[in-house]
Amino acid sequence: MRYISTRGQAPALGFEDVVLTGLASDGGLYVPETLPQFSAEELTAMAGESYAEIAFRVMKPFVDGAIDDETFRELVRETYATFSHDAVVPLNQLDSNHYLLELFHGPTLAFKDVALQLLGRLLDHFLAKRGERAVIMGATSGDTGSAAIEGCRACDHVDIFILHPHNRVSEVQRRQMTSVLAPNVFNVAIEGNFDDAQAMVKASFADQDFLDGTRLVAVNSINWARIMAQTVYYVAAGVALGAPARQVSFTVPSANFGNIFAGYLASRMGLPVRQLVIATNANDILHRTISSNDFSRQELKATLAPSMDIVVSSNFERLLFEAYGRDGQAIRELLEHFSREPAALADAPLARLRELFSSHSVDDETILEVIREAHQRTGEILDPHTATGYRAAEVCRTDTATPMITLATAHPAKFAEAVARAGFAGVDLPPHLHDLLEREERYSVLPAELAAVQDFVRENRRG
Ligand SMILES: Cc1ncc(COP(=O)(O)O)c(C=O)c1O
Ligand SMILES: N[C@@H](CCOP(=O)(O)O)C(=O)O
Repeated sequence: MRYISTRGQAPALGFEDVVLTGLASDGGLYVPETLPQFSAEELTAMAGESYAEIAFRVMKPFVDGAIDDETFRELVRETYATFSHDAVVPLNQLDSNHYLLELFHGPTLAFKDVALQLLGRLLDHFLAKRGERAVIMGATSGDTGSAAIEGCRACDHVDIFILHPHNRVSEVQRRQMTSVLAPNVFNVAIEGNFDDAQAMVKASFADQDFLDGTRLVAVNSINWARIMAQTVYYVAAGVALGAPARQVSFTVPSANFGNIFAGYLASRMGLPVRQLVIATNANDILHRTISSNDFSRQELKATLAPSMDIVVSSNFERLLFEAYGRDGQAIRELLEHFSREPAALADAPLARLRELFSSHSVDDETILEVIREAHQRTGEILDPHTATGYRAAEVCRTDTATPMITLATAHPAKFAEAVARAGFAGVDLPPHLHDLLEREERYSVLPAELAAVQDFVRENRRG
């Protein structure tokens, strides 16, 4: 399996190299040159298998021998043994045909653990084999950061630098990152927003001279391995509800678009998906693009679903690449236009996207209303991100005969302030985090300036 860039100008890479990198050298994102196809028999055979076994089977074609089967199977088994639920990502039936896919049973209580527990192990495996060290730089609006730190804190071969927007993540999110005092973990609170942090990480990939030759690796969903691992739970949930004999639909709280793009890939690999619903908070660029072809930036708004406070959505580029028939030049031109002024998609690609995708945007007031309403109807307390999905699923669903699976992307205790505003104070953190609010914290506050961040990384990295 080779991986090619969405901008068509960077060299193709194999799996090991694609995991050990970030952006492609032409500024694009890596995608597989061809997608594996799962036959109806293969999908049917996955139903009833453990999550780890489904994960092994779905990811094996992407790994393509870069790790021998026995070792990879063991890495995957270890990865999902860190989850607190036996089913890893249990399906919770809300009503006759609407399900929540609970993705928050990993160590840091958000869907990011599914991929980042694996990525940490893959990085250690490949770096140990090469006898190399690496620097990781990641940007977070709150959840990727803690999941990446948790996934890499024990990695012998990496130093990890996570940039979060100062005072714009929840207290639990911040403490989950800043209370990890391992010598290879560095938290930086940026005086800016997530987009500023992500732009600095991307700029660092574009010009790595500041690291004097040390390898720079991404943990954000620009790293292909993140998408690969997220594809698994779409397949697992689909086959559990009767695919491939029947279709399934998914609604995904979305921002950087890595999660729902993984669902799109699952559909391209043979899972019969009827609808993919994009749920956004008030930062609604994805919704505006799909619903009214308005691909333009607006000022970032701070919302009750802060992990989705993102304007420039990295992985949308991967979807555009597919919608434009894998034409790297068209993607370069479109994104160059978008970086300067409001843009629009061409008619044919937009029509292709609308065959599968629909979208809805949910403001803060509605998030609170949905948390209350869902609790009354189902007994569940949703986190504010999942609440956007719950409402979007109801609004966008085209038929009730197809099971609708809404992705529950975080545990409500991570967003205690928002959940309390909806009337549910005191949602408990799980036992392993019971003393989180008393733990010592360590982080540095820096201006949103590339040179300041790069100096910090250069001065603190250990190898
Ligand atoms: C809890 C939560 N829900 C939803 C999202 C959106 O996911 P994505 O960025 O993959 O679209 C994020 C982070 O991005 C998140 O942390
Ligand atoms: N919501 C994310 C933002 C980064 O997204 P990623 O999937 O590209 O890592 C976060 O919690 O940090």
